[in-house]
Amino acid sequence: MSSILKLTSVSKRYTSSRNALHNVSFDLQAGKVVGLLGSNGSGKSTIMKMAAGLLQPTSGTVSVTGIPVGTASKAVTSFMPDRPMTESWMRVKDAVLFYQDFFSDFDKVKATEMLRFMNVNEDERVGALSKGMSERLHLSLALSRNAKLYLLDEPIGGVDLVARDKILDAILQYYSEESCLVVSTHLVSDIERIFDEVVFIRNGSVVLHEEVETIRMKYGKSVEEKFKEVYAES
Ligand SMILES: Nc1ncnc2c1ncn2[C@@H]1O[C@H](COP(=O)(O)OP(=O)(O)OP(=O)(O)O)[C@@H](O)[C@H]1O
Repeated sequence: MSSILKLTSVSKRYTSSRNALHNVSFDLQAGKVVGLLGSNGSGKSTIMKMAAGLLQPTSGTVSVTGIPVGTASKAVTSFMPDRPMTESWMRVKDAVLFYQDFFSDFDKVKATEMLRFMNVNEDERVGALSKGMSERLHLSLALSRNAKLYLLDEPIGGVDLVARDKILDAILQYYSEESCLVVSTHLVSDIERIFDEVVFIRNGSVVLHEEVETIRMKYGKSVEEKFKEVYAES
């Protein structure tokens, strides 16, 4: 198996005196869909932004496909941030062309297919999309790159319950086994079925990193049950 995202003794301190991350280490492999789970403020977005090269660790190292995060790693990392990088005046089809111009690994055919699957109309204005539809668009754009590392930060917070299943199906269908897909969320029960492994973050530290199958076999629990148990301890 090849390492895709590796954090070694990573700490992050913003301006305040408290560390947002303390000594975080984990190694995520190709072929895995990984849940980065934690309550509000636990440090999930900080990890995602560091992996995407948008934030520097205060100490420790972050590498993607074995290379330190930088220009080369950004070329193989597809990040779906909580704030979109499209403009509200664009139509959906303009947003697709924008991504195609911006990213050399963008697959327009895949994007068109995925938007159709997601019921997103290509003639709609981006600014007129509901929160859930906007998430479907940005997820489709992020997954249509042929990247090694996909980082989806809270991808389905605005999507209604029925649509969630459809979107999770799309993630599984369009995800490639040569890559690693990291999804940060606190909606554990809704998303856990797509995870191969999970990393629990609490107060900036990793408190559990296990295969989902191991959690089921070793503890006899679902990810949500284990999550509630771990977080009840704090
Ligand atoms: N730009 C910033 N400046 C100062 N502190 C920050 C900044 N961004 C995050 N923090 C702090 O770092 C800690 C971790 O925040 P982070 O956004 O990574 O958590 P999160 O797990 O993604 O939370 P949520 O689920 O609410 O999005 C929090 O205490 C937060 O207040």
